[in-house]
Amino acid sequence: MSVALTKDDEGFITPAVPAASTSDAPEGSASTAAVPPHGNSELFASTFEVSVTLADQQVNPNSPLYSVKTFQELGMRPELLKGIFSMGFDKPSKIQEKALPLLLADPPTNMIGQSQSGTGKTAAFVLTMLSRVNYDLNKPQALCLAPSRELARQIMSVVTSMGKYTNVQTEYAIKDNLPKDATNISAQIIIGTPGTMMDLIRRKVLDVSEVKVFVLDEADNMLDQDGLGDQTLRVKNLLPRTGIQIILFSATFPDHVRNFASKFAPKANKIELQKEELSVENIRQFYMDCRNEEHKYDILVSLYQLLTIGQSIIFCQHRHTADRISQRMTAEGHKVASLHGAKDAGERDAIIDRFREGREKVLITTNVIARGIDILQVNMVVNYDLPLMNERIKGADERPDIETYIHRIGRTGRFGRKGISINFVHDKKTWLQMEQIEKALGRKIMRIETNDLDEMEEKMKQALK
Ligand SMILES: Nc1ncnc2c1ncn2[C@@H]1O[C@H](COP(=O)(O)OP(=O)(O)OP(=O)(O)O)[C@@H](O)[C@H]1O
Repeated sequence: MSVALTKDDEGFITPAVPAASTSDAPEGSASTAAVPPHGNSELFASTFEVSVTLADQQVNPNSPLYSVKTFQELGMRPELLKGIFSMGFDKPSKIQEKALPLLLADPPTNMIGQSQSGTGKTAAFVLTMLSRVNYDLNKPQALCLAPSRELARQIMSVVTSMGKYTNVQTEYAIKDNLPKDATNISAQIIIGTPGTMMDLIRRKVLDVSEVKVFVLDEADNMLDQDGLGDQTLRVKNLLPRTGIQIILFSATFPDHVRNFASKFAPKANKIELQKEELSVENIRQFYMDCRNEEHKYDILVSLYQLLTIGQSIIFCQHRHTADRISQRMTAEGHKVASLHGAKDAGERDAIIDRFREGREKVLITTNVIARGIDILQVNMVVNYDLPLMNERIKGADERPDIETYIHRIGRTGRFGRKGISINFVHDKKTWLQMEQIEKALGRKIMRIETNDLDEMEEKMKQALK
């Protein structure tokens, strides 16, 4: 990808071509390669979206985006093919090429599918749901669970874009979305989070007698006994015992979940990654040595210009850290937003929508959106705090949480684009935690000087080239 960057008066790098205004962005103006279904951000027209990368990557047999087949050969219905092409997808990615024929074969077989972040897993399961439902039957037939409302909403936007030439009807099972007195869902595809899905089924608002596809996105997270595992299992136990194709997808399947996944989706076809394939090459990983907690804040502020070249996501351990940083930066005149689970549903939706549209360029958040969120213009992720096991598992120690790290940095570098991640370390403990991440992933995390803005800028420029 050639990212045109120039220096501004203060020596910071900025995109060479000013981004078009939001309202002016012509439909599909961005990357001809992958027009996201969600909104037309000003940045889609910026120099960051260069389709050459995609074309190059899709002919490189070592890339997870490579495929020998075409969508036509994968046996899709014509109206779905039309939907796929209208989204700018020319060729399937590796996971789509491998998974779709198995997912669409009859009789339906369960699937446990793994592929790196940003390589197109969503399309694989969305196309399966859209292929399997009977549009003449006004009853729920495919359920899809995701770990956050933000991800459920994003998956829905893919369903509506891909299914726009079908008569599909969809409904959410997320908090505060349905009217309280809703009595009967007749939509065919339901997407939501496990607690609300369970509630709707129990209250018989959602009749599951005709359900034939059950999808878990971010499946390792959805099945983890220390996380959403209980609720997900309860939803499954409310479904008919037989005749349901169970589809599990994630970029990570740690060993302790793998066994459970095989029981949850018995006799599944499996597509697995080797440990050394887990993170994608196009995300360049850096770290910065900060003197202490306060210095982390100062460094973040000094990075602001770089963070706003494209868009950035800053991950913190605690909600209150996210709020505090965002309040301080805002008070100092920077434009940032914060998003976490303590905010109410409407507020969360508004914040992520504004970020998607490029109205805010810096989003300060917690693990709530570490997984799945697909915003192509995000070219930088900062781990203000490294992810630790004890945030996810009660009583666990302070080992780094490798899976969450992989998902967090995977918010950049989507579908072959270049991205940068920066870890802040500020003492021996955090340095050792980062070293463990480096070892686990088998990839070098490069140091960037905190006091040399020129070097920082140069390294980042190189990484985004
Ligand atoms: N065949 C394709 N051609 C072009 N773009 C594609 C294709 N398939 C998917 N994309 C785009 O690639 C991006 C990443 O896809 P997706 O969100 O499905 O990744 P993922 O594998 O689910 O990632 P994660 O593990 O982070 O959830 C999306 O913007 C999507 O529109």
